[in-house]
Amino acid sequence: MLIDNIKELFLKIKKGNPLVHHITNNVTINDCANATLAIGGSPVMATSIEEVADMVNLANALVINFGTIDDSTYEAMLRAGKAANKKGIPVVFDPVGVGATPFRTERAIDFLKKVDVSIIRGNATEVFALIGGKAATRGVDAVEITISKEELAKKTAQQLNTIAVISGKHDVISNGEETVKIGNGDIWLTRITGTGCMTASLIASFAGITDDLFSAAIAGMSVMSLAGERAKNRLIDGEGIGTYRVKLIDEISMMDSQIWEEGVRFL
Ligand SMILES: Nc1ncnc2c1ncn2[C@@H]1O[C@H](COP(=O)(O)OP(=O)(O)O)[C@@H](O)[C@H]1O
Ligand SMILES: Cc1ncsc1CCOP(=O)(O)O
Ligand SMILES: [Mg+2]
Repeated sequence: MLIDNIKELFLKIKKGNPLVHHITNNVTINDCANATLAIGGSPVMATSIEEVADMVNLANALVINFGTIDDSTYEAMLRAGKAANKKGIPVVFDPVGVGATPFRTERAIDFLKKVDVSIIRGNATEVFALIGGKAATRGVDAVEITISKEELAKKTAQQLNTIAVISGKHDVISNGEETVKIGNGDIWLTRITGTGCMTASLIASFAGITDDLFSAAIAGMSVMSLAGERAKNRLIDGEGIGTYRVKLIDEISMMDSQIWEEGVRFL
């Protein structure tokens, strides 16, 4: 059932070409736009407080990414998030670097109080910080935390009334009742910047064409990890992380329901 629901999304996204509005960081913004196009979505990056509500009203999903947040982008994020809630489109939140500084952590908790977030995608440290966990964070990268990713995903989904997607060696997705663990991925996915951010874009692209947000979250997360595995297998001697990044987006653009079904591994 779940596999069939996800397989359907690959066709729906190509037909639907969802408009995915991003308010995101200036490090991986271009990769996120290209990952959205690669999976079949249509990206628009708009951050000005004067226009975000109007842009949300044209969109099928909204991505909020805390990567290089400052107070003016935060005000725009709040306005966009409330407009998305009013319109009834999914909000996908990537709490980049939350836990690293009080500035980010306080605004993430404030954001979650004011905006109904459909899906949260982060690494374990970031999500742990969202529910009040304390871990010695390293900027935007994950470090070890004191509970399992499965427990964390379920607890986050229940506590924040959302779908929690926690990336790592094995990605975990929970809606608070069901929890799914993905076996795919490659350590090279952590050697380039933006694979987490791009995952949020993939999730939002799928969420923009279905009400089944749990399937959309699993689809977006597993596409990134499977594409990361396939890109690594295509590297030849002398090719490094620069080529890997290109091959990763190639693999996302070639992903279809058959490649996904044959390659995805649920644990
Ligand atoms: N130790 C690991 N081994 C293999 N794949 C990993 C590992 N850690 C993360 N990944 C993969 O890297 C991608 C980005 O995840 P992650 O690094 O956790 O997010 P972020 O970039 O937001 O910190 C995901 O597809 C995830 O599956
Ligand atoms: C390095 C960095 N600094 C602020 S945003 C950003 C990119 C983070 O991307 P990801 O979380 O996908 O690794
Ligand atoms: Mg990240």
